[in-house]
Amino acid sequence: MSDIPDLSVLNTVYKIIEERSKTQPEDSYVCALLNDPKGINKILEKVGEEATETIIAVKDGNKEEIVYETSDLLFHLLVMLFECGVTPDDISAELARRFK
Ligand SMILES: N=c1c2ncn([C@@H]3O[C@H](COP(=O)(O)OP(=O)(O)OP(=O)(O)O)[C@@H](O)[C@H]3O)c2ncn1[C@@H]1O[C@H](COP(=O)(O)O)[C@@H](O)[C@H]1O
Repeated sequence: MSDIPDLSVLNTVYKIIEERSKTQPEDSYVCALLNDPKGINKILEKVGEEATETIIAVKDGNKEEIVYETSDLLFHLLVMLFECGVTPDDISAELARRFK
């Protein structure tokens, strides 16, 4: 397998995050995270919370909750990556590099 996996939805959300950081709309949750006085620690807190909620959903065996919480987790990971200057393409390239 040599094709890069399809992460187009993640790319689209990442682009929206990028756009919000430029336009800074007042009601933007992304901007609230990016501008939080705790800086990267606020985003990392959210990643930790969403990871825990995902684990609980898996333990409960509730598929709907697993989908919901994993989506929350992936979204917050994208905000974290944006703050670090890492793109979804960087991640897909790394995952593709690991194909055996
Ligand atoms: N995918 C998401 C997304 N997933 C989850 N969330 C928000 O993440 C938060 C989840 O955290 P919690 O459940 O802990 O809720 P909370 O108590 O309000 O959060 P905190 O106050 O503790 O930070 C909720 O406020 C959700 O609305 C998201 N907010 C935004 N997006 C994407 O980001 C784009 C830009 O959003 P805005 O910046 O709000 O315009 C949107 O178009 C979406 O594509």
